[in-house]
Amino acid sequence: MDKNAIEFIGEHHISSNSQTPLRKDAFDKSDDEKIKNIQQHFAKIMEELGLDITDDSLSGTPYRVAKMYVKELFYGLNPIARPTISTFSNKYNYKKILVEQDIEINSSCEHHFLPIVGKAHIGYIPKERVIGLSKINRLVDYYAHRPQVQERLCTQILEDLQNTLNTQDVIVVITAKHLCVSSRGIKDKESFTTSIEYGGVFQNQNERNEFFTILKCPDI
Ligand SMILES: Nc1nc2c(ncn2[C@@H]2O[C@H](COP(=O)(O)OP(=O)(O)OP(=O)(O)O)[C@@H](O)[C@H]2O)c(=O)[nH]1
Ligand SMILES: [Zn+2]
Repeated sequence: MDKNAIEFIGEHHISSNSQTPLRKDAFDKSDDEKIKNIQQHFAKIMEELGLDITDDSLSGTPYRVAKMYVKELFYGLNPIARPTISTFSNKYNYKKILVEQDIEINSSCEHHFLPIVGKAHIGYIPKERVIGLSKINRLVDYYAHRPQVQERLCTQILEDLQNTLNTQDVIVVITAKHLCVSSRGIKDKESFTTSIEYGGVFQNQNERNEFFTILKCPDI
């Protein structure tokens, strides 16, 4: 087993309570093996649905879906894919809130394997290190590309940033639409879901309000 994978199973960036439930043998197979196996399973699902997978439009679908799962939608299950987060010394002594907002969320609901689409807004107050801005977006993208529930996605992003930046003073808000709510089941196209996690100074209403004012969402 890959050494990064061992680290991931007890992932030090996030607490054990917040980790995505994984099998012990999650990383025993290569991506190519996973794609080959998922391709076979997905062909069976299509056949079970009554589709003729020898049709030239359908014949490539099992492979396409398998590759999409392993390399795209769920790439964030692979510990090697966690972005390298560059941080820099806070030499300018910036000690106020920094907000990265409207970060795109493209995730998948772990209950139905349907899309979760929305935005993440993140604020933090630097201590001795500041983070390269794009790395916040990359970290969100990484945790989003797993089968998820919105609450756990929020917590995973929060805890990783807290550990990486060595401060509890981080706040994460996610607003998202779940296609499992809008396109099937209850088929409610209007509702959306907001989750919020924070630590440190953001436990104070004043600091949270400053963050919400910057987001121009003072009513949250
Ligand atoms: N808390 C939480 N629930 C979610 C999330 N994504 C989907 N769900 C819910 O997970 C639940 C699964 O409930 P079940 O009753 O087992 O599944 P279901 O019969 O397909 O439910 P319906 O969607 O009501 O038809 C549904 O209520 C979903 O709306 C999420 O990110 N967080
Ligand atoms: Zn769902």
